[in-house]
Amino acid sequence: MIELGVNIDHVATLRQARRTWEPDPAWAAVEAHLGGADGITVHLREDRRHIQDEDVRRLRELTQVKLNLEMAATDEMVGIACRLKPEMAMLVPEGRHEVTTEGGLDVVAQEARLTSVVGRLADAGIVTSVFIDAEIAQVEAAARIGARVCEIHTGPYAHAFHNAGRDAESASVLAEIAKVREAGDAIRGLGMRFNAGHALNFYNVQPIARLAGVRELHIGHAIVSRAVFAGMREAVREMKRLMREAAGQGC
Ligand SMILES: CC(=O)[C@@H](O)[C@H](O)COP(=O)(O)O
Ligand SMILES: NCC(=O)COP(=O)(O)O
Repeated sequence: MIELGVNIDHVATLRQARRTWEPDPAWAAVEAHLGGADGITVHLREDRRHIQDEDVRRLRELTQVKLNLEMAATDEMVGIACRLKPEMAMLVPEGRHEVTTEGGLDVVAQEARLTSVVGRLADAGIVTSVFIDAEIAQVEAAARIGARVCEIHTGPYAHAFHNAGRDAESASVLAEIAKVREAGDAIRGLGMRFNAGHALNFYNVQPIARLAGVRELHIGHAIVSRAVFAGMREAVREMKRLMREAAGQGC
């Protein structure tokens, strides 16, 4: 069954705009769960621009679904993960000036260091995922460092979809889908879990949800945006309906 991890960073973005206490990401997590989320994702950025340490601590206490902690592969973040023990830690690249994550982690370029990070997380009982571009060399390096999960960066696909006027059959979109599919096949062939995410929304999610063997999609900005008008439960419910319809799994 394909699963939905709801990223609630942007609930914290809104709160941090006023440095106040609302809206509460923990409340958003409960609402997302009630709407059918299978997991909650947060990115604790080194600059703490949205999610704060205290949010992750409260989410760890409150959430009844899997917690996926996105983080840079730094000693500070590994220490936080080892204390809080999310079910999964996803290693992502971070740029101080980026608006959101711009590309996948270059696993090939830092295999030795990342092997040690994955080992420390595994010793704490945490499954490591890596957020990578749809490139076979990165998938193979992910397997070598001991990652159990790869999340394929769907940003380039989403970008192509948007630029093609949401034409899922256009050549540029089909080319991006083929890259994600090939990376997914390689991930599964190497015995890892195939996840995908970034910039997926209510219009572009179905071709990705339809891919063979994709286990989990992580979606944030589009769901939080829809939730502003429709409510979190309804936004999650609708996203999950679209995913399951595409995956041929019903609701
Ligand atoms: C790794 C990824 O694709 C996104 O989850 C992103 O890291 C979310 O972080 P921001 O909400 O800060 O963009
Ligand atoms: N890892 C991707 C994620 O958690 C959500 O990204 P987005 O939907 O906010 O772009």
